[in-house]
Amino acid sequence: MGKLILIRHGQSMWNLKNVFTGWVDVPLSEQGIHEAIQAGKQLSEISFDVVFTSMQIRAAETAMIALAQNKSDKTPILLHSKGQLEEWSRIYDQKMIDNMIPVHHNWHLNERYYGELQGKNKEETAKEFGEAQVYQWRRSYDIPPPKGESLKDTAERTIPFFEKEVVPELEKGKNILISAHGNSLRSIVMHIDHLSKEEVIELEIQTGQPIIYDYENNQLISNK
Ligand SMILES: O=C(O)[C@@H](CO)OP(=O)(O)O
Repeated sequence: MGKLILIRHGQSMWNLKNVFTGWVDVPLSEQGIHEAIQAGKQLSEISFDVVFTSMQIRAAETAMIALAQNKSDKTPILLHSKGQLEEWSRIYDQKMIDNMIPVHHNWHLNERYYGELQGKNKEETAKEFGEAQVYQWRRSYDIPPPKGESLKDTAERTIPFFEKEVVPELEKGKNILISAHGNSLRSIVMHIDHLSKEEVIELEIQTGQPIIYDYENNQLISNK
């Protein structure tokens, strides 16, 4: 039986400043680094076989910091998945292959693209456009923020990626870690837990707190 662990990156510099981030590539804050260390300690007994992160530094940092706490002796190695970069990061040495945890980073797991809200303070935006409007942009399923992605648009890239790249690894009994973002993970949890458009509005994913599933009989079961 394999496990699937989802983790939203630790607090970022812009989470701290309460600014819409989306595809802006900001790093973790000091608190975010501590959250990643704590999460890694919580997960330290799980021997991961494959790790997926978005292309964004806050998710990659979280995965690598958490894995540094892991008790398995394996070394996480970040691999690219496209063109020349893939070629350059490919590993040929069998000893290294046996001892590594491949860490794949892929843009399909990136945070929802927040369009014109990126870089704006969340509280000031609510004052400018009204709380109800901003809440809809942030948490509704199919209302996109101006020139950005709705959760539905985000799901159109995260779910095919999840089904094609992650599920086959679970079927092989592997332990998988996905390090991603508040909204890219909301779309994945919605899919796994069969949440409705209405239920997903309430779904909040906290920074640096692992969500654990067991993969049994071709199903993902929440492990509370
Ligand atoms: O700014 C963002 O990219 C996200 C996650 O921090 O915002 P929200 O709080 O609306 O999910």
